[in-house]
This record gives sequence, structure tokens and C-alpha cells, in this order.
Amino acid sequence: MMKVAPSLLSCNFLNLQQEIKRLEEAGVDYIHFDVMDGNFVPNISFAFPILNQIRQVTDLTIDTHLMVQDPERYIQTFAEAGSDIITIHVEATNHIHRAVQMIHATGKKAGVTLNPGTPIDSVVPLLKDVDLVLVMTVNPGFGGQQFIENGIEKIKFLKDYKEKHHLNYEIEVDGGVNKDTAKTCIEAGAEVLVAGSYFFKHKDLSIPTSVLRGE
Ligand SMILES: O=C(CO)[C@@H](O)[C@H](O)COP(=O)(O)O
Ligand SMILES: [Co+2]
Repeated sequence: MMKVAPSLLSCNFLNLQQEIKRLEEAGVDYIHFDVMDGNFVPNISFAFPILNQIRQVTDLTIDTHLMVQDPERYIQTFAEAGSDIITIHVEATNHIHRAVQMIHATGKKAGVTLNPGTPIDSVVPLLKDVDLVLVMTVNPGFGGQQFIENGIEKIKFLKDYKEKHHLNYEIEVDGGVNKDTAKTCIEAGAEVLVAGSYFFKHKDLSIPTSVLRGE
């Protein structure tokens, strides 16, 4: 069954608690929490104090996407703030394998992600050690961008590799996901769809939840 992970970047920040409640009522699977540091990506979003407050009001899985240079510096803090999954970029550290080990040492699930310009080979040595692989289908830093097609081949590769080697990671896609691009991602083998602008433009959030699940 497809999982849906709305990105809070596109929600109404003035009513955050209400937005979390709407997500719960819509039956989403994960809350996707985008952290941007103004260094790894050219934008700044939000971080632990907000994550910690969200943790106080929901039991939904918090899927933290760290768009942060040298994420090792913040893994412990994001774990303590209440993340369930911590996903880091292969481009953001010289020691991605150690960083994955650090995430697991906190007791949280570890994800790795790669930009549209990064070859899939860069994550292959990590695949047996991670819980999730996030394929970026936009250049990270902003919501509302257009889907970049080269992610589809990466999703297919990850699906085949997972089956061939009997691995357990989830295949997640992030960026420009809407009704149409979701279909292509699902056909290619995606298992978790992140969606921000498409998702929150709906008044009734159960609609994009069902559409993205392919129901
Ligand atoms: O990580 C990111 C952007 O860097 C995403 O999670 C976006 O927030 C998704 O937004 P849409 O492309 O769905 O509007
Ligand atoms: Co994201």
C-alpha cells in the first residue's frame, strides 16, 4: 500500500496544530519535515523547536528531511526532538556511512537521499544499511517546483536492487509530486510519496491522500 507524506513546508504555519489535526483526520502516513540550513540549500526553513512542539501533539511518524551541510552535527538533536526517520543527503557529508550509523545509534530509522544531479551509484554502498532511500525529483530548497524526470530511472533501479538483494528500505520520492507525476512514480516502484504544494492546495486533505495512494 502506498504511503503519503505531506510536506509541512506548504501548510499554514499560523495554524500548525490545526494543520496536524487535519493530516491525522485525512489518514496520512508520515509528516514530512523539511529542514533547510541556507548553506546546503539556498533557503532556510524550520528546525528542532518546531519539531519538538509537533511531537507533543501527534503520534504520526515524523519523517525528517535534513537539507543541511554536515548533518552529523544535528542528528542527536533531531532524534531527541522527536523524529522517527532521519534522512540525510549523500552530497552533504564526507562520511555518509558513519552518519547513517550515528542515526541508528539514536534508535531512529535512517534514510539517505540524493539530488537530481547525483548518480544513483552514490547510494548503492549504503543500501543494505538504510531504512529508506529518498529520490529527489527537484533540486532541494523550495516547494512548488516542477518534477524532474530523471528520478524515475533511479526509482526503477532501487526497486530492482531491493528485490534482487532481498532488502527492506522504503523507496520515497520528493519534489513536484502531483496527481500525474505520482502515477509515474508508483508505476516505477515508489512506496512513499512526499507532496507539499499539490497536497495542501486542497481544502479536504482526504482527497489528495486518496489520489496519491492511487485509490
Ligand atoms: O524537500 C523538499 C524541497 O526541497 C520538498 O519536501 C518540498 O517541500 C516538496 O514540495 P512540492 O514540490 O511537493 O511542492
Ligand atoms: Co523534502
